[in-house]
Amino acid sequence: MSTRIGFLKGHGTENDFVIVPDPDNVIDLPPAAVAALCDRRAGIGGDGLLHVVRSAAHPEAEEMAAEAEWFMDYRNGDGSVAEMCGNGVRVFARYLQCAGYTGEGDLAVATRGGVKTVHIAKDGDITVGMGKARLPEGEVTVSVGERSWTALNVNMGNPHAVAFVDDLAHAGNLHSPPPFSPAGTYPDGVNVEFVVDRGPRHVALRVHERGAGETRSCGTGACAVAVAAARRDGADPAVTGTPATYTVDVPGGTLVITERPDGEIEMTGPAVIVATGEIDVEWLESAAR
Ligand SMILES: N[C@@H](CCC[C@H](N)C(=O)O)C(=O)O
Repeated sequence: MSTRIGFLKGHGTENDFVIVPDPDNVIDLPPAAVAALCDRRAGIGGDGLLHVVRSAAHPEAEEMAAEAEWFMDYRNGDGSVAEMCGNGVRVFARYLQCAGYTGEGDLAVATRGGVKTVHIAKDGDITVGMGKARLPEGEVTVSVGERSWTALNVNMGNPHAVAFVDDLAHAGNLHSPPPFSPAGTYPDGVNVEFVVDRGPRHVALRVHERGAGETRSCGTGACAVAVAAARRDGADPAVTGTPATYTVDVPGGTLVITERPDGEIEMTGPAVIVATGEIDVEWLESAAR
């Protein structure tokens, strides 16, 4: 009988994750193992992986341990590391609730993008304090086929480029990352959101995620889009003194984003655990070779 590692599968607006609980940080998860687990045909399948570790047990999080007991060690589906995942942190909290580590109410979660406060509501939705957006300067142009658009840089802990388009179909098949000019603008990669208007303070997006390809949702991306839309609409809360709330439709559901005059952003949406199972360690070791 080979050794087994417990896992769960979950999603937030269909941005889906393999969840690997590992409180003491004893499971070795090199990039190739993460990519094998996230493989949709030969593995479990997921846009990313949530490695659930006690902050005190992880060298990247031990400094946050006094504030947040748990660290979301987030990996993209290709095995790369990312600073933050907005849908992932809600699913991470849902796992902690299902496992009995936390109940309804507030919870602090350590991430590479800092400590985030998560609120698990009675009605089932989960709200995350996403912190403030940064808007790095510089004009960039993103192209798909013969069309091109100016994109706004928005950093939500991780990098995003937001382009407003007339039709989401103009984003094409998004099988590969769309090119930017100037070339080499994002040496570490970028998440790209294509956005259309659906109504007052209501937009819809498609996204190409760094390290995952086109996904059904991106939480940090939805926040970046709400920030970009508020600037475009003359509704920047720092200028108007009034919070701006945007409904952001993603292919896998809907997220609600509010930015306050102090710049703090909150995102609310669902988080669901759909399955539990066991990973065969022998398979994982050979798949990761
Ligand atoms: N899906 C996530 C973002 C995950 C990280 C991203 N692909 C990156 O590399 O920055 C979200 O919900 O925010």
